[in-house]
Amino acid sequence: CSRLARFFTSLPSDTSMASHNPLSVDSLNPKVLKCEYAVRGEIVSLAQNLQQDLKANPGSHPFEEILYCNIGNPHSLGQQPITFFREVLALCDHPTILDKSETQGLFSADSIERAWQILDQIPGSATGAYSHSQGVKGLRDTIAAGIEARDGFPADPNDIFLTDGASPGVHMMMQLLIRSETDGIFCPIPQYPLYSASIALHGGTLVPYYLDEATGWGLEISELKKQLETARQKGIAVRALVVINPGNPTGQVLAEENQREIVEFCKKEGLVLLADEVYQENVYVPEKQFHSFKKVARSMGYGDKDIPLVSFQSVSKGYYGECGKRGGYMEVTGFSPEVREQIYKVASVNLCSNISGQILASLVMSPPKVGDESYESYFAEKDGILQSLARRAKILEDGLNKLEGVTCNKAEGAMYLFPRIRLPNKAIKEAESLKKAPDAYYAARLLNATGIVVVPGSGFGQVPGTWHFRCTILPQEEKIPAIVSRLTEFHQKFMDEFRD
Ligand SMILES: Cc1ncc(COP(=O)(O)O)c(CN[C@@H]2CONC2=O)c1O
Repeated sequence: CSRLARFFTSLPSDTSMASHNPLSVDSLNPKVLKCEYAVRGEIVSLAQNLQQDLKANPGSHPFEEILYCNIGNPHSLGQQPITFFREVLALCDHPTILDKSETQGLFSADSIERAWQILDQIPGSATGAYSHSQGVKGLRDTIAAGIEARDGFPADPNDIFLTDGASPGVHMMMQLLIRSETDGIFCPIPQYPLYSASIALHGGTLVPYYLDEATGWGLEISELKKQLETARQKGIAVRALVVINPGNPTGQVLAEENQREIVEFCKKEGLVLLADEVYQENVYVPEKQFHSFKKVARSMGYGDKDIPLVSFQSVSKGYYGECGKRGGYMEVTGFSPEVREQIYKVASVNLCSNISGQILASLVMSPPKVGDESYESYFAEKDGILQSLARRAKILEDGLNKLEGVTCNKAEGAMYLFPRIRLPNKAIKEAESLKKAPDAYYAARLLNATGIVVVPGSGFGQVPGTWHFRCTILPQEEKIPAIVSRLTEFHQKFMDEFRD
């Protein structure tokens, strides 16, 4: 490889090289150049450099390790998978194990039974084969039954599209809905930047509706009406409304009454309701419960033909946190057969989602029930994870609220805290002199001082003139106190340096 390296270094490194290589950045699709995704942005790249530096030069920084609090990636931070789910996946992926006598001693009886059930649903019992473009029918039957059990309203397996995580489902819907930049998609601000990125990639316009931090990130219908009017006056055709419940990065769980108002608003204004419900199992406060928008719409008397609604679910969150398995689905209801056909066509271009993700999505929507052999251990794992997440959220929230100039709404759900930081003018001016957003400057200083990686609020959108950052609640529980103390010490010094 040294000869190869010499070859590349010997090449002319000036414009003559460019003449042989037409692909310069500014010749790329401008929609790609416009797209941003802060969850894995500049701060994370800096963190990765520091991590390499620490490895090469131990002791070179005032911390021993990088603590990635930028991404909702539970298993990368030590969370264990759910045993029953993994047993079933293992057996489905290597069915010959099922024929061995020793298997009975290694796997629970109900995971063996579930694996046989699933393999019988997969054509040829082959997890290595393409499936139907919406996903294995039998798995969609199971998911539909799980949705019905959750909501108390019917679900049709043919409305379900299994996807490689929720992200591809969101991209698919943006691809279908956005015709040009005069097409707008209503998004909450702050929002999870998959939405702003996908809208940019598909050449549409993000129409903001600001969540109200003062009321715990409440969603006011008056704000929706105002923003819709403003967009329409600019000639924007608003096509859909995105709602993320529980919220990312804001962590609020919508009140059912608020959800009814949103359904009513979409019905009245003819908007497709895109309900991102990937955190539906992540609710930490007793006073809130998750209600799917499907359930809310049906309970208002809106049937299948009354309101176009797409509900997204994922195996990446909840208590399962199986981000890398890339599983999830979108439940597509309320579209005409002709439109439904177009959605299927787009899904069929990718042939199908991965089968392990499909199996896992069916398990998430139909976990062990009371009386099943695995139920006790399954429930203990699930409850242990969710209780710990709730404790971590509270400890971090309390720690953040003790910091000078910081206020932080509680994480009612999801996996994040999104504190507001009131930065001194001197710090804001320093950031501007470095051509950085003030919260990005703060996040970079925090990283360099403590090794803690957070995402600047500017990566999610925020009321102009306010600054935030997003921190996950995912580091293992025993590490949370150290994170709070490191953060506190840094913040104190930062404020001492810049206090007006
Ligand atoms: C609200 C929301 N929707 C969809 C997704 C996409 O998930 P999958 O494609 O994995 O199903 C995420 C992932 N959460 C990102 C990833 O980690 N941190 C985040 O904010 C999310 O937070």
